[in-house]
Amino acid sequence: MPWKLSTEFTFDSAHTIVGYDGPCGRLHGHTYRVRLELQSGRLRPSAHVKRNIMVADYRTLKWAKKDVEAGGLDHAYLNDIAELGDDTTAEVIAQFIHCHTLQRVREALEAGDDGADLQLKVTVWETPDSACEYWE
Ligand SMILES: Nc1nc2c(c(=O)[nH]1)N=C([C@H](O)[C@H](O)COP(=O)(O)OP(=O)(O)OP(=O)(O)O)CN2
Ligand SMILES: [Zn+2]
Repeated sequence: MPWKLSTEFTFDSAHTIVGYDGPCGRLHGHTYRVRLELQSGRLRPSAHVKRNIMVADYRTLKWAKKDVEAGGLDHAYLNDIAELGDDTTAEVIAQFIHCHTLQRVREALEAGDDGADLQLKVTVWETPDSACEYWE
């Protein structure tokens, strides 16, 4: 893959790992750090520029840093998000961000472009020293 785009951002959210026999089973919060790495075999246009000069627009990738009321994950109670429910581990959050990021990137593709060359890896740090990577 000739290009690998990466970007990092944080969001602040609360969660509970329901059924966890320990402190993580109680309501608490983290400043989550997210790293997205998107590999691509070609360059594409974006909603903001029509020439083929981007793997994907950083603005498309960074949706999760928005406020939860604007469709992101910032200042959320993560257990309220139906797809996460009671299982708000870094593993499940990374898979969720992977799914929704690829969906948004694919929605931005031009007609006839299936995005088959795109490969995404998501890393979620729940604390500065504990992270989970997810890719397919
Ligand atoms: N595999 C996973 N294990 C744990 C997760 C997880 O998402 N995946 N999450 C937690 C808790 O959410 C907890 O908040 C984080 O735990 P921990 O690393 O212990 O956090 P601390 O920084 O507070 O660690 P200390 O060493 O106690 O300071 C637990 N496990
Ligand atoms: Zn936690």
